[in-house]
Amino acid sequence: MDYIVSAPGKAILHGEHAVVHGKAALAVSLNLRTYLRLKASTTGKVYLNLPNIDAFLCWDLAELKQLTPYTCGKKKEVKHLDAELVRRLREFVGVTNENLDTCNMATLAFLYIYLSLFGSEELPSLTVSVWSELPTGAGLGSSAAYSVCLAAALLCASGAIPTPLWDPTAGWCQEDLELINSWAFQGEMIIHGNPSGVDNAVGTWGGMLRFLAGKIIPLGRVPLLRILLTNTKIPRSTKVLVAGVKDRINKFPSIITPVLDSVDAISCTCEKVLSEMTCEPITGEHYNILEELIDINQHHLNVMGVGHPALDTLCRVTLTRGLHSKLTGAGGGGCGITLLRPGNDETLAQERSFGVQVLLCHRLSSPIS
Ligand SMILES: Nc1ncnc2c1ncn2[C@@H]1O[C@H](COP(=O)(O)OP(=O)(O)OP(=O)(O)O)[C@@H](O)[C@H]1O
Ligand SMILES: C[C@@](O)(CCO)CC(=O)[O-]
Ligand SMILES: [Mg+2]
Repeated sequence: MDYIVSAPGKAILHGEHAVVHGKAALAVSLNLRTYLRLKASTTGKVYLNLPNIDAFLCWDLAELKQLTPYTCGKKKEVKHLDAELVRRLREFVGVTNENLDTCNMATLAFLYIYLSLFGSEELPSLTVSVWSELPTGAGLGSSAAYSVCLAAALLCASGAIPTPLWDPTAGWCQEDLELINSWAFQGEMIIHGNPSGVDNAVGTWGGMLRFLAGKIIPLGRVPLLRILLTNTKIPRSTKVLVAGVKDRINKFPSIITPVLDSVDAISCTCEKVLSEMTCEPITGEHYNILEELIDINQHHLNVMGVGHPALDTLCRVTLTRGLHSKLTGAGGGGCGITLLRPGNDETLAQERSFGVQVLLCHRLSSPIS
């Protein structure tokens, strides 16, 4: 057994944070991917190599076996975390509530899925290596792409879904993808605390989609949009930011709830404009509306408390060129998106004050493979 799986990152156009509270989000997959190689061995050990975060871990099967009595080797779709297994793993890895260490979170997610899927059987010796083109913790769904790869590779290893090598052209059926998505959601719950599921849905299915209250609606027809991605390189944690928004809602429910409703309306209006752009000639007015929606949403995200001075700078600098930007993903730093108009000079993207990469939304990257 030796195979590679990969999953794309994502950019959220509208709806981050509001989607955690049951509102709509629009998200698109990126042509930046995370890759996982899984190799079976006979070493009596499990190796986890995570070069992006400089973590190289190894456990004896005997010590991992001691963590399993409460697990039952479920290979079906799952909705909730096994609290007892999480407690044991946190103790084993040495994680406290305040400890949001990158390596600990990645380790917990791996061990949780591995032990849940193999807990009732002989634990297999494996070497799992994960590497990514995505920046870690920058709003582009690195945790979801990581979780989707773990879920797909370990479900294959457990025999719950077919191994891609058996028929590389076939891909997985809808039922297999739903299983992968549900286990990736478990990984996200460990890394994020309270994820909506939008990021792992994009990592699993790819393309552009609307996500609403756990429902995934693929958007088949979308216009060509050029989006500039800028990484502020300000580190932040999605878990902390999501918890901060919840605190603010609890503190000022009558003030923040209408903001979430407004973000929901922004996602719906944006989807309507995008759909109009596919069936009528694209005009400057379409772009005017998309830009205004970006500005309004960025203000809302600041009101939710997930802005950052570096993101303000991005908005200000791009506006001097007549371009409109907002944060993407959890905010608090990380990446911003800037909508480019068809006439914008390509060299804009090369300027130091601007971003790192131009992406074409309609060149949708493929799903988990
Ligand atoms: N390539 C990777 N190798 C190991 N761990 C990773 C990798 N990519 C992501 N992770 C895990 O995901 C965590 C980052 O997740 P986080 O949700 O905070 O950011 P993100 O997913 O990049 O952004 P967002 O959730 O806003 O889209 C890291 O701390 C690490 O635990
Ligand atoms: C901030 C958030 O809305 C998006 C993170 O990419 C969190 C989530 O939906 O799980
Ligand atoms: Mg994440």
